[in-house]
Amino acid sequence: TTLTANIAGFEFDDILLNAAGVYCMTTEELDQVLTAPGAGSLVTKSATPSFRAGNPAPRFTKMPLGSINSMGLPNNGLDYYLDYVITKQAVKPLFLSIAGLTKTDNLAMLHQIQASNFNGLVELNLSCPNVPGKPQTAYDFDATRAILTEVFQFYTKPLGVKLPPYFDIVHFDMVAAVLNDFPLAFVNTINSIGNALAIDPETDSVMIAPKGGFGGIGGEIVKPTALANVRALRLRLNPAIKIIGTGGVQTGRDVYEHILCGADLVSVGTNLAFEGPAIFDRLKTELLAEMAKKGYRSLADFRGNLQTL
Ligand SMILES: O=C(O)c1[nH]c(=O)[nH]c(=O)c1I
Repeated sequence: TTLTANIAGFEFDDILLNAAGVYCMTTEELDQVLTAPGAGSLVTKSATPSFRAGNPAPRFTKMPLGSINSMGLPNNGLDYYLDYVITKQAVKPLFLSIAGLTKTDNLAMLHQIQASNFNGLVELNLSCPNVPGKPQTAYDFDATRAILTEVFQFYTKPLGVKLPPYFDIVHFDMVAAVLNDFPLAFVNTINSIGNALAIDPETDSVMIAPKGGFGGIGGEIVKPTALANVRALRLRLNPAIKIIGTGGVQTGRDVYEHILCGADLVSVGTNLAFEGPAIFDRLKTELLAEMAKKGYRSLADFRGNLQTL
């Protein structure tokens, strides 16, 4: 049984990786994902041009059926992560995530990456929900078209975008109409469901400090939305644009369902934060068992084969 995928000519021997933001702030964390059995790649914490402290703590916490976070884009700066992926890229194909606070910052980072020895894939994060005063770019279809137009005038290495969840069929149509106009290697969907609220029953208080307690949610609670976004985009996007499915993965059956909806790779956030990198081998074992039960020997046997009634 093979668990392979190909994005922009990069062959992945395993299809699981971390979701940006989880287990990827430091080189120590990144090394744990790099060497984890069952993990086929990794993505770095979304980078800004220089170090950011991010929002005040508590800024990530467990809640019933998942997690809530308002990290505020803390990161060690682009150079830190660019050096890491260049050093390690011979091991396996790697993803470098960037999330500039302005179009200028994103373009400057991409010029630097274009000129560097990085030979992997960039994930342009257009969906951070937690920077006060900054909207999620990918909820503005004109802004999304504008930045991709400028990016592809000079950036020639493989690039994809990290998308927020959409909740309206017409919005699936509109974002796909934008993305299909560009030579994207992939989209990663979904990012957390932004600006939710969780209440501590002991204290009648919000659970995280930033933004009056508002934060992005992930984990089991977001799986139906995640599967819908993977499926909707698979049905609408040019087949050359591959899909990384993210959201609500805690079992091999969840991985299987992302693939059934059309995912090529599957990333794990909340439950990786809770369980640690050992989750990758568990998910791989459970996925193989699910495939064996169905008589499938490769992901191509069932990828995108969700049945309708
Ligand atoms: O608060 C964050 O750092 C954060 N948190 C998220 O849930 N998604 C994101 O893309 C980001 I950049």
